[in-house]
Amino acid sequence: MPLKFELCPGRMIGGSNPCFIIAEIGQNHQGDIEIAKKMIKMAKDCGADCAKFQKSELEHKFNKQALERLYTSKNSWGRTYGDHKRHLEFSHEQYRELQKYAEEVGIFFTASGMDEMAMEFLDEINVPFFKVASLDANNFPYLEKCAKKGRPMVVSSGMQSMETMRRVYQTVKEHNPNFTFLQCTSAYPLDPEDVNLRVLAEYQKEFPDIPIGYSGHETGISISVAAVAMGAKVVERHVTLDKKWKGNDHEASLVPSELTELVRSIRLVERAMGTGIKTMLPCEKACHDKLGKSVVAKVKIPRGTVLTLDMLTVKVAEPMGVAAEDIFQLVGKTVKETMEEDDSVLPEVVEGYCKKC
Ligand SMILES: CC(=O)N[C@H](C=O)[C@@H](O)[C@H](O)[C@H](O)COP(=O)(O)O
Ligand SMILES: C=C(OP(=O)(O)O)C(=O)O
Repeated sequence: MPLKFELCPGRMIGGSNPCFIIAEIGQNHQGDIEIAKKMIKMAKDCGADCAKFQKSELEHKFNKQALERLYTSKNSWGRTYGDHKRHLEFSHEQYRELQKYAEEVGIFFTASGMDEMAMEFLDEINVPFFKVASLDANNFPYLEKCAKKGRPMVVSSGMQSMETMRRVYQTVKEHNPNFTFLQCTSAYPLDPEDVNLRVLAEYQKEFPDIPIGYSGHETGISISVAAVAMGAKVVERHVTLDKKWKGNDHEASLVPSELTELVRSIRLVERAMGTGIKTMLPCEKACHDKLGKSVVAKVKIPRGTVLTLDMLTVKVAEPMGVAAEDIFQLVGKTVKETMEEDDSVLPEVVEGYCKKC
């Protein structure tokens, strides 16, 4: 079954399609719609495929006590966690405005629905795909409802186990073939030792019929680029306009110059991935002509001699003789012409030498 699918209208992911790069604006907009728009434009200018937000209906995402607890962190926008989150939450109307703006700018727009009601709203405004945030990856009623909507899904897997992800796979697959799993570790910023890129390979083994991707919370771009070399077909990274701004995610976010470099590096690595077929390529001919080694006479070899290995050696030779890898095939064959020491051993002077035998 398909290892690729259409994630957004006209944009396939998986297989040999370019990695889909999601600029996660999340809540780095500081609750300011003008900053949010600047960030959408920035994502587009830097070459990302998609600008993503986080939509919550707070009373559905959190219980009362969670909203009422004091939030005294330096990242807090309010006295309680609820006040903090309300400050950062855009209204439905604002979401529509942002969606329209993204369309004008020419970048795909979506959000993670952080609870069922938010997901229903995103369905209503017709986002191209659902992002399931890590915190909902073990929320099976949510996953089932989400999958039944029929939109493609990008499911992140921070804080989860392989056992849970197997269940997620079964649950989603039953209703929806078009989904991808992102390897993710939910720590901000994430230490390299906790990234666990090898999970990408494990996911691909466990779930061979879906594309695999990576959602990173580390600093810098190298690890995300490495994820692409390991087969990530979707990469998501938080973005910011200033890493010093107030908020939990800025430090692990990319500024515009880093996002630009991430996109450039991913595209470069994609070009470098190749077919996996090992053969001498046309671009290597010049090097081979100049420095490829071939068989040379180690001593003078009179005409009619039956070759032994100690008569032969391997050098960069002019003209190029029998290919170095064929030296053992010459043993036991008779030479038709006398060769001086250091002469190239040419195929035509060896009786019965043939390249393919
Ligand atoms: C797990 C998860 O949802 N993580 C999200 C995505 O990566 C984050 O953006 C959180 O919303 C953010 O770190 C929360 O910060 P605070 O608690 O200060 O609002
Ligand atoms: C939390 C989110 O993402 P991730 O789990 O990939 O970090 C999100 O998309 O809101």
